[in-house]
Amino acid sequence: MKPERGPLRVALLGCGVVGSEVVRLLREQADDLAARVGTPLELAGVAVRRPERVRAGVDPALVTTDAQGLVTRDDVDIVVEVIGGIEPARTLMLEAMKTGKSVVTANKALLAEDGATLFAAAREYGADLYYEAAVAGAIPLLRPLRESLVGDHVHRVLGIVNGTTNYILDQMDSGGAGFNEALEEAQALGYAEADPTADVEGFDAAAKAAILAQLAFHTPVTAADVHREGITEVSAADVAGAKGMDCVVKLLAICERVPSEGGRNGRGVSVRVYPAMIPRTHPLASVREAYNAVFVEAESAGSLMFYGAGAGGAPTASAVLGDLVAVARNVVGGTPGPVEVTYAKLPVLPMGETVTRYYIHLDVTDEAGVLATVAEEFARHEVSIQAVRQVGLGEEAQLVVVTHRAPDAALSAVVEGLRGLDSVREVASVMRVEGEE
Ligand SMILES: NC(=O)C1=CN([C@@H]2O[C@H](COP(=O)(O)OP(=O)(O)OC[C@H]3O[C@@H](n4cnc5c(N)ncnc54)[C@H](OP(=O)(O)O)[C@@H]3O)[C@@H](O)[C@H]2O)C=CC1
Ligand SMILES: N[C@@H](CC=O)C(=O)O
Repeated sequence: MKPERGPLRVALLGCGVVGSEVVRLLREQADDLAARVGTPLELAGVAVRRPERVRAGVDPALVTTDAQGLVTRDDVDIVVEVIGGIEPARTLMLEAMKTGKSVVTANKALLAEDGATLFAAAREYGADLYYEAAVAGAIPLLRPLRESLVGDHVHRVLGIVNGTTNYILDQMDSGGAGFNEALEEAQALGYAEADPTADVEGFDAAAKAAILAQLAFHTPVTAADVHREGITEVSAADVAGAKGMDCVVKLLAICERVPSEGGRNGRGVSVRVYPAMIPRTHPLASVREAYNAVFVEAESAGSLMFYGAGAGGAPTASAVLGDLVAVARNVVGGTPGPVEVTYAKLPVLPMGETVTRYYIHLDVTDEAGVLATVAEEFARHEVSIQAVRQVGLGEEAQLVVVTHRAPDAALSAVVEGLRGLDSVREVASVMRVEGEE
């Protein structure tokens, strides 16, 4: 008979929105977790910045500001990092792995910036590094990509991966709160990052897109490789324009293989984050509030959709606990899980080469020949127009143009050209359009 092992000791780094929910779940589900792991999970310490704060359900004797001391303690088996940011999180995780501990983290910013260093350490020290909570909150998405779909050939991952911006855009669309008010609500609900610029400027979604692309295509992708546009430039007029087209504006993360002639792996990958119009009939259009949804399109599996709570303390803690149990089982079994291998070295293609569609809203002079002048600008850059519509007359004259698919460089050259035309008073709105033509 195997000797019974003692409890597994868990060091928690950070006890904010996510960390406090991890503590609650560890306490409330202690017996079930022990049964699932085969031994109890016990909190060894909780590292924070402000130890004087009262934290519900946390034994004050466990609280410390010495995170470094905590992760290197001999009586710690697993480290859960929910501090966020690059440092000291990176050093702490590396120290933990160096001293034989496995790590669970929700830190997408760090994984997308310097995941390679962390994965190398995990390999070198035989430690687990699990991070399901880093992308799309509660939704099991990384494990399906890493394990269930590892035998398939993924073509595309596309979806809404930032709860805060979806919440704001949803409010703008439904005529509820304005941008700032909706952002404040998202912060109060625990969806936003410590610095919400990461959300509204698309950094958070770009980090998640990098992580998704790396897993889906087995190729190194960092946040710096991702074309990123946030939602701060999305105006009420853009949202109204989308409504006029029976569309809705969503911040999308898109990771796709770009096909090559005959090559199976493709010419490279395109990884991008930007606000785009999608038809209201598209499944992503019905993703409201801080929910996330991601489509994965794979050769044999076809199209899979993952949907659920993408942010917030409890949903994210659920994903952390899932990883914690998985890692704990590996510790009990004495074998670490698989570590990411990025064997394919596919280039990340520049945005200019990516094929997209544009919606362009122009204020124009209402006179004969305007349409022809505008159309000529599209033709000059070999961009084909799918639909054009005039709204308003005289001073109010406007043209709404939707293009067919074309390289992004050509589309943005068209916009530049339009800005220079005498008959175009203003380029009032430009937005990419996703979904079927
Ligand atoms: N909130 C969400 O919905 C989601 C968050 N995440 C990720 O989870 C992580 C944590 O996010 P969240 O809980 O929202 O963040 P919070 O800002 O709410 O919590 C951060 C915690 O880290 C502690 N901390 C900060 N700096 C240090 C330091 N130098 N040493 C020790 N402790 C420190 C803080 O201490 P103190 O309490 O004393 O200030 C706080 O307890 C981030 O990586 C985030 O991106 C992932 C998915 C969803
Ligand atoms: N700030 C993030 C939190 C989850 O990752 C978001 O809003 O999605």
